[in-house]
Amino acid sequence: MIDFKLIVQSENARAGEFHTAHGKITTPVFMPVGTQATVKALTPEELKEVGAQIILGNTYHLYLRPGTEIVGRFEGLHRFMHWERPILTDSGGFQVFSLAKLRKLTEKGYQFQSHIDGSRHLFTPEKSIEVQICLNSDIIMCLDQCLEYPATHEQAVEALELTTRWAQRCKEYWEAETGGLNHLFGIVQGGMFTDLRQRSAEEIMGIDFPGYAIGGLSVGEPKELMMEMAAHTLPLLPADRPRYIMGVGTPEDLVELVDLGADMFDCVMPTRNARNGQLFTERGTINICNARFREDEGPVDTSCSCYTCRHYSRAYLRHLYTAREILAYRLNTIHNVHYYVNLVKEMREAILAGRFDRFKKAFYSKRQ
Ligand SMILES: CN(C)CCSCc1cc(N)cc2c(=O)[nH]c(N)nc12
Ligand SMILES: [Zn+2]
Repeated sequence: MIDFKLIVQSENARAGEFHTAHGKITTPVFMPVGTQATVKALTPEELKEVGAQIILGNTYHLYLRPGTEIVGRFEGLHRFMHWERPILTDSGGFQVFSLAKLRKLTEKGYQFQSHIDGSRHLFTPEKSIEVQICLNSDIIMCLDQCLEYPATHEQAVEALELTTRWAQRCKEYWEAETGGLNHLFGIVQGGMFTDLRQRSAEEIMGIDFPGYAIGGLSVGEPKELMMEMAAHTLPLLPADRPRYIMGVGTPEDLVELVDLGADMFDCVMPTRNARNGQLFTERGTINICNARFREDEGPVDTSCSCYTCRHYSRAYLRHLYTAREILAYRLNTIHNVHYYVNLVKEMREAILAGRFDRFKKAFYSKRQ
């Protein structure tokens, strides 16, 4: 079972820690996304340098390419990609719907054609867990049905009921196959309906998991709806288990959700926006290609201690980006991932020091 330790709780914001087969995780934690066994543009050494504790991999992508046979040769992702710290893998359902062609959802699982070569596959709850075990990931996710937005109450009921039946199947297969070597997290669905969020949380908790994720958010809904669903669902989850909000969010989202009691986050924004030239700073985001940075000798962010901010000017980063130089993507990504990892580290320190409210006020006061 998981040894999640709540170290302090101020209001709803919490600082905690727990162990995995590849090391300790302190929370709140931000998990950079490494879908195809790489956090795009960074080496594992650079990821460690920016303070990444745990990264995300993706079952759907890795199952299709390079496949479990090859990753299995390396006894899993860690040796394959030279990352010795913890890895969390998503179960693949979300990606089937966002990437695969001709996909069909049945009671058995997801039928789909690979977006790479058109080959046909059936992804069952058991298959998803089997692949995640083969990837040797430290935190694995149940196969769920992530509902698109908007959806009717009836559609949300069907999706949460299927998600619950699949969660039961995932847990039975996981218990039979691993006996708890890694942590299996359940995923709460329920669309944008508080009554269904309550029901899904109760059903998933009734199966009992080492940790719980809130899924079905950041799927195109208005921000206030996302926050309302999170605010309703977070307090329902057990205080002694990690709480993971999937696929979220902006820096402001992370501050609000930590304040509501969330512990774990993953989001493609720091890595994806870096490749689009959008950089995060304590005063908000900047687009490095903007002409106003043409002669700017200062760093991206004067308060940032990352490698990029210690050695390069905005003028140089703008030059690299407009010239589409490969180094632009690397230096931008180092800064953005450092920004996100550092933001949650500062929140943890503020919570431990009993000054999270002051941290939150200062966070907003710096942003125009
Ligand atoms: C690799 N990342 C881009 C994605 C990792 S998290 C993916 C992800 C994102 C969102 N928003 C909702 C859900 C959800 O409801 N269920 C699952 N299984 N995954 C989800
Ligand atoms: Zn920086």
